Amino acid sequence: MKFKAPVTKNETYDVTIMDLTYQGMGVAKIDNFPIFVANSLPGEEITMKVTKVAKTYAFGRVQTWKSKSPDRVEIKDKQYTQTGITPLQHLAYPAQLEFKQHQIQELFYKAHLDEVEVSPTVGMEKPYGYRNKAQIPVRSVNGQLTTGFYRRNSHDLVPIEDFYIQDPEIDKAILVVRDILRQYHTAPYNETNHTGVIKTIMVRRGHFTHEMMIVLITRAKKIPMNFEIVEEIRKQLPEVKSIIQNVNAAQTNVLLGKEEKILWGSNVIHDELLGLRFAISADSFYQVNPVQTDKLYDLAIQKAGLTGKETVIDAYCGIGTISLAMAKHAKKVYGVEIVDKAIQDAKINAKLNDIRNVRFTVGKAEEKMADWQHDGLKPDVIVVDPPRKGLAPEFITAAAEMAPKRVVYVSCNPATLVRDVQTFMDNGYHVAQPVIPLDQFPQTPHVESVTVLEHK
Ligand SMILES: C[S@@+](CC[C@H](N)C(=O)[O-])C[C@H]1O[C@@H](n2cnc3c(N)ncnc32)[C@H](O)[C@@H]1O
Repeated sequence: MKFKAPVTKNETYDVTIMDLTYQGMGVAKIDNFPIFVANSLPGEEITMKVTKVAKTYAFGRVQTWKSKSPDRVEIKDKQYTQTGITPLQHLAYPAQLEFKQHQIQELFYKAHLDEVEVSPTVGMEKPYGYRNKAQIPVRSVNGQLTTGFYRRNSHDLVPIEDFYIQDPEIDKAILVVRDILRQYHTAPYNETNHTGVIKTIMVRRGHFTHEMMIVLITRAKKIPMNFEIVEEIRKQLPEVKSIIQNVNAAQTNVLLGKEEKILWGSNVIHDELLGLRFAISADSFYQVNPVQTDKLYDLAIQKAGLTGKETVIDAYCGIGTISLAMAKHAKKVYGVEIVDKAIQDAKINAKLNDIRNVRFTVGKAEEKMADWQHDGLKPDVIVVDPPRKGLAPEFITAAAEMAPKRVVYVSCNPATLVRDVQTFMDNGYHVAQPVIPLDQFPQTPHVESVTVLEHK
């Protein structure tokens, strides 16, 4: 018999929100059928309209609140709820920190790893204006080149000038560049027809150095009047040290293309972390919350328990930030990273800081581990900081066979963390101390954490 959902599209229902998903959506249930409702919080009684019905779930939109959560923060500017750039902004910050702690704890419970404890989340004093990087789509709105962000589940641009979680100097720079592009009649990208010149403005700013990089991501190879545009950017934004054009002619959601032209200045900017200086390219990974990154790396170093005698592997090392921070406390550090450009930056960074006991290699961490193991490398500590998909199983096998005393796992995705911890446990490791969540992404549901695994 065909299953019939207990709700109908465009009908309204009175419900009580029971839970909050990992994406920050409220969850209501009718006859055990889950309905996900943005901008609603556990305990709230609402009237909602069903906007979409799928086989096993539906989406709804709040129409009115009958009661509100004591943890609710009212959002005055509707562009934040329209776009979802800050999906947890309606939740008070202390409750956001608890939500992140519980999220990790729940995932360990669900995996029957009840023995793993999770500490309270390390938060930020000012949980806004923190992002050191922005990637802002440029489109035409009412016939005018406009910057902002996409309306939820669409590619319609909502004009935004204050992005709330970005460094305010970056917000200002975006407006300056937007106005210069308007002045020189640069054609904004049209996604439907795949026409126009400028797709995205990317800005990076060194939190400690105040060096700024502007990347103009274009569909077209040529930016008409590019010389004048560059001169104007330099004149109006004295912090700018690097202006780059990145050509991405493909019709894709991938942001950066392969072709990069330096329009003016350097190909990198610099920033400082834990007293070290780093060169950062347009396409290198660099943590987006510098205030919390200092705490994150400090924690990782502390948890590695280094005495100056250890051999350390830093897998997924990016531009070498953790490797170089650990090098001061270890005998030798080996870093591996898949992006060639990031390793070039890592090598420059070692020189910049006059650090000689690190060796950086380009490659897949899982393959390089097998090579190192084959060559007889015996690390005392392995640090991993993988992307959201976590570690490859062969990485964990190779790591366990090298038998380091300790593995420090920096994770940006608790689901893959729990999966990988389980595999480490199957290979003779245990979680030695409570997992520490650290809020790298306030106002969003993203969760970063540090876990220490030790050989039994
Ligand atoms: C979360 S970032 C961490 C970077 C660095 N530890 C930091 O804090 O700046 C993950 C890094 O893993 C790299 N990466 C992704 N897949 C990889 C793989 N299979 N092997 C090695 N590195 C990889 C990415 O390019 C990225 O630089």
